[in-house]
Amino acid sequence: MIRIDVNNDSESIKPALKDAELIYYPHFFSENKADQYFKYLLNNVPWQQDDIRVYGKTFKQPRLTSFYASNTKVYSYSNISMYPKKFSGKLLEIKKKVEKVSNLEFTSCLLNLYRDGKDSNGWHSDDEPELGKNPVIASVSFGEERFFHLKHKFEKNLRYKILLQHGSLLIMKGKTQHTWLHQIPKTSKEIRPRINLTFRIIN
Ligand SMILES: O=C(O)CCC(=O)C(=O)O
Ligand SMILES: [Fe+2]
Repeated sequence: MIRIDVNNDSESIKPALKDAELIYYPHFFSENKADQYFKYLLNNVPWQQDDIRVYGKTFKQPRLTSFYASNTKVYSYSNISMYPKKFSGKLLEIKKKVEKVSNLEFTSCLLNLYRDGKDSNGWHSDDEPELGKNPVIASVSFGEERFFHLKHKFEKNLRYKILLQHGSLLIMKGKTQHTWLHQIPKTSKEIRPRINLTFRIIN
């Protein structure tokens, strides 16, 4: 008998990476739910494009973002301070499902909208002081698939990449943010938009 599971939310892959702990759930949301969430978030989130300062020069951030939280804690990175909006509706629904599988309560969510292949997210770690030691980051993807690259901070030959699929969840924990960098590179392919949600705990 052939059985096709479109919503096997517990199927997971744990890549064996030195000094990192990753768990990838390729079909965390069913195709149908993922389609609904993608459309909803694209049209209802107040997306903004911030300026970032790199080496004294100002650039437009190469993607749109938005920030939500259950507390009032501001999130600061790359000279940007983001003031939270309250979780509600479908975003709260997504948060609850992510919390159930990770056994954690997230306070905050940074949302990214990559409008096309020219939008990107440069090499960084999510290691801001307000995230604390060994932070857990739960990253949900909807829309176009994009490659997520990782490279070790100290052992330059250690690299890894995952194609983050529509409706997937990637959990990063343990020492990952202290020992690895990650990025979403640009692509020259003609592609549709992608939305990514990174749930975090900010106290
Ligand atoms: O878009 C992604 O998958 C990664 C987003 C990310 O690294 C971040 O927002 O810190
Ligand atoms: Fe990140």
